[in-house]
Amino acid sequence: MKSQPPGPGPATAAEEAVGAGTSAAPPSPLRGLAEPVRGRLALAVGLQAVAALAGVVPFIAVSRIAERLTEGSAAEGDALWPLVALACSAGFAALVCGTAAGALAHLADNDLQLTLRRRLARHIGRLPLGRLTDRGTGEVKQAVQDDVSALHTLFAHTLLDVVSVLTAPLLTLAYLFTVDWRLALISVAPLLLGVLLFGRAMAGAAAQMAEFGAATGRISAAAVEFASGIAVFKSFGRGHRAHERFVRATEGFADFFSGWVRSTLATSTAAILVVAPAVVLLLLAVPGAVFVTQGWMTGAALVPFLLLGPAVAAPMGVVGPRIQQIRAGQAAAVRVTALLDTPTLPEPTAPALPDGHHVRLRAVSFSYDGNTDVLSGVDLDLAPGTVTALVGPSGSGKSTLASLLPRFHDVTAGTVTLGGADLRDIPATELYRRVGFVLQDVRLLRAGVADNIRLGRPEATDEEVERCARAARIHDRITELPDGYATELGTAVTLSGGEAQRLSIARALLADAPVLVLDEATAYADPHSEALIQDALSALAAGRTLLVIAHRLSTVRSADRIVVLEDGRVTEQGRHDDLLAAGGRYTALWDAQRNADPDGADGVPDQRPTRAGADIREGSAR
Ligand SMILES: Nc1ncnc2c1ncn2[C@@H]1O[C@H](COP(=O)(O)OP(=O)(O)OP(=O)(O)O)[C@@H](O)[C@H]1O
Repeated sequence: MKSQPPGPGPATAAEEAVGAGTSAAPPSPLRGLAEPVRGRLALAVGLQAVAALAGVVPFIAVSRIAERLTEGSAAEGDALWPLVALACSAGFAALVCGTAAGALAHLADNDLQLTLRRRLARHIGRLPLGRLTDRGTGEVKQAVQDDVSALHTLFAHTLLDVVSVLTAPLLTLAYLFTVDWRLALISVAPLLLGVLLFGRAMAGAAAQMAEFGAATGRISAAAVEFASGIAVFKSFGRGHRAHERFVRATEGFADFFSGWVRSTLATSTAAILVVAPAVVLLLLAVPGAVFVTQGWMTGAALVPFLLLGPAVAAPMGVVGPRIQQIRAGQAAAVRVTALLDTPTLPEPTAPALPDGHHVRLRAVSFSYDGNTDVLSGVDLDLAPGTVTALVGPSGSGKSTLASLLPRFHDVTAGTVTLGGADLRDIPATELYRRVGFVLQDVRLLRAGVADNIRLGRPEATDEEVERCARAARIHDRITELPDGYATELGTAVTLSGGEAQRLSIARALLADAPVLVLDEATAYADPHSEALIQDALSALAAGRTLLVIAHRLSTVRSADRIVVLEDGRVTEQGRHDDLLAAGGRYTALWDAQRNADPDGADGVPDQRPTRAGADIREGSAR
């Protein structure tokens, strides 16, 4: 979840601030998510605390034995056996309790993961489609996989580790105080010094973190640009240009990070050094030797300090990675909770079924952010069996308007009705049986060709699947695949963009929704592919109510109605010839496209050797 350049070992202050700064999330989402397994986790924590304390007892027993052996007589040797027994039983208890705590935490975490993943899957399934298409699959994958794994690390491992590193030193210290309070105080010194130095190394981490975030952001942006632009740059013989910005961004990051590491190097190295076992031993051995030689304590009393002293400061050595894991867990909990809190598509309280397939938009406004309207006061009628084309400049709201029909989003004001029923009152399954969509960005499942086509109607027969594939002009290509209709997609076989589009058209044909939203593809690989797709679309359009997002005006010239959108408002609507005669915005758009592509905007069907450019309406009439 963070990127770090390889750095010198003691660069921990910077590294740990990175982990600590990944999120300043409050812990409450974490508690909320853990609620169902809280009891078991608490029991695991208790057992782990017992295990940690019991784990110290053998060391105490050994130091007591050492004391007695160095001080005692042979008769006292017999008194050693109870200590040996105590050491063995405490060690055994530590083992049993530790194992039980680990098993309990893992079982609780396993249930938590299952519950969380089920909740996420159920919730994501009920989210508005627009929420999923806007944010893409990355967010879902992160929540379901990465974030749930981060929570596993936290609940099944870190939690128990933290209990151990906090409880064991407490008992150790308490025991050392009973042996000699002066040397016990000295044994605390490395810990205090470590905390002080670590705190100094972390000073200013917030500002550095902000720069760290900005620098990694610049690398990510440059990496995306690099990946998507490399082919273009290379094709113009300027391959080196593509990575210039990326290299600059990574160099900038390396400079910043090494500067940060350099500025904290001395203090973070010192922090690590003062808590290192060898250093702690030295720090205790020297004053201890003085105490013994001065007769302030016995040599035997020094033994527990040499055995147990390094354990007092030990937590400092592992505090950084644990803080990182806790922060990562908190950040994951915040993301998972946010996803679970995203409002789902409200199911109607009083469901209504459409009577017919007339689509009406009345005074429709829509805003993505709740502030700026992307659509304002749109009135539109899609009569059954007609083709309506949405045209307009980029960003005018065409896709947004079209996305309201399959309820990717709900309107912010106004109504969209289908057969007289408000879309919000139609149960989702009923709506999707009536409103289909074919988008430019075709998503095929990692499944057989036939299963991909059957998606909208799983019970369809093989004959029906083949009939739709033929109509969508993809049957011939399917028969060429190694296993025909049974061929698994996405493994050995990948379809071209045009083929995938025709497959998605076959899918829509089989689903047979009477109302269809179609995002016309902006580019086809070649005239042959374009002609096939246009034929497939024509088959799809026949007899349906069609709303087409038209990127090329030539393809929708004979639509029943062309609607011109500008800044989210309908500024013109009518048939092609009428709109041209009116000499308004449509004429300007038409002229602009004709000038930009003289072959593509006017008379396309007649001028190409294939049916490339034949418009949907002509096709539907055939
Ligand atoms: N998911 C979204 N979140 C926020 N704003 C969005 C989102 N999708 C689109 N917009 C904004 O809404 C406005 C209309 O976008 P839309 O994609 O509907 O226009 P368009 O006419 O289809 O454009 P194009 O022809 O380029 O596809 C634009 O300003 C766009 O930036």
